[in-house]
Amino acid sequence: MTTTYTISLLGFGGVNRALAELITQRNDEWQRDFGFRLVIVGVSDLALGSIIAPGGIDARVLTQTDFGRGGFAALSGGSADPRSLDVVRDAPADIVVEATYTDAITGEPALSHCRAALAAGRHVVTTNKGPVALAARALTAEAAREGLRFDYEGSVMSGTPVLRLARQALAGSGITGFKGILNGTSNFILGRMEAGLDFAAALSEAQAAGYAEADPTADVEGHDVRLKVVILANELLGADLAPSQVDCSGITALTPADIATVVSNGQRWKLIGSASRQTDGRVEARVSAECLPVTHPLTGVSGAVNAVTFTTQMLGDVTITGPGAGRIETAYALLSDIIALHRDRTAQMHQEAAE
Ligand SMILES: NC(=O)C1=CN([C@@H]2O[C@H](COP(=O)(O)OP(=O)(O)OC[C@H]3O[C@@H](n4cnc5c(N)ncnc54)[C@H](OP(=O)(O)O)[C@@H]3O)[C@@H](O)[C@H]2O)C=CC1
Ligand SMILES: N[C@@H](CCO)C(=O)O
Repeated sequence: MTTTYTISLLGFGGVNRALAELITQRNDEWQRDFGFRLVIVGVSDLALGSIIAPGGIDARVLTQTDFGRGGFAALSGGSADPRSLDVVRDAPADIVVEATYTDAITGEPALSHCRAALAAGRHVVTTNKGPVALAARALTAEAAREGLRFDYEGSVMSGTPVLRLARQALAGSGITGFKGILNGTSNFILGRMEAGLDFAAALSEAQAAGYAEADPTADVEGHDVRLKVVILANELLGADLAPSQVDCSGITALTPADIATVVSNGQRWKLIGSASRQTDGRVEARVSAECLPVTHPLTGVSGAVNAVTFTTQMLGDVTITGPGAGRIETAYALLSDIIALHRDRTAQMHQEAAE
């Protein structure tokens, strides 16, 4: 039996465009391996406009046409206006895929998109760190009340399954803290500066590769890592941290000379996010650049790769490493959330049939 999930894409930048590309290439494979296909019925983008198409939009047209500003108006059901909340409410999607800009202060517009989607009876999958860091618990509860899912694997370490590893495979291991490299852009920049590039040239390369935020200040000043530390600490350590409670500094104060000096001593600068539960029960978290010795397990993590080491009571340290950014890598995170949703729904249907 094949299930068709209709989806609306909010934001049509690097990540959601990559998901649309995967749909053009892999729907048959997903049908064969998992028993579902994805059909896009709504899209909203600030520059391109919006489309509401209950009968489905050809993902090839979306990914292969060079739409200019307002260009979606040329398509059936299209408009030059982004009308994102109309797309959420009126496009008949089972799942809303939120991949607009991350706003670390208000979480908007993504927070409103997620709330409107859940209120309209739609599951939400997102890579947007804003609503997750600011309101994951509330949104998850809201989804559960409606029998829906709110999933966000891509909000930390892109498609590398860090949240599922910690929640599922490490369940019961007694996680007491974590420490890791959680921003692909800054790790990439530090590596390129070690190779002799200046900061601006290294940042341009990270932007061209699709790693950086729309405003890369978030990457290089540590704000992006701060959101990820909050997401992990709240979810895995039972904390209730707001981003403003986490001390944070980035890599912009490091000069090429600072970087060259430590490399000549066999060390490397890394932007590190960490949190740990204290003996009095409080969770302390911070983000800062640290100079690590060559023997440290995080020192060899290069490029846009991220890694996080969980400290556990049963296993000691457990480290997961993998892509921390990238368009396809992050679209994969959305796919992994949809696969989880599908498996959950299929298991529920079998249980209902057995009762
Ligand atoms: N790229 C990556 O490696 C990763 C990204 N993420 C997160 O995923 C999200 C998407 O990332 P990415 O695709 O790279 O980002 P982009 O900047 O490439 O795309 C974001 C898109 O959202 C659109 N947009 C912004 N506001 C609205 C709105 N109100 N209504 C409709 N569309 C809107 C933008 O429109 P326009 O450009 O036309 O103005 C843009 O096309 C971000 O939150 C990011 O932090 C998470 C993990 C990894
Ligand atoms: N800009 C982010 C994307 C992944 O969240 C990074 O470079 O890590």
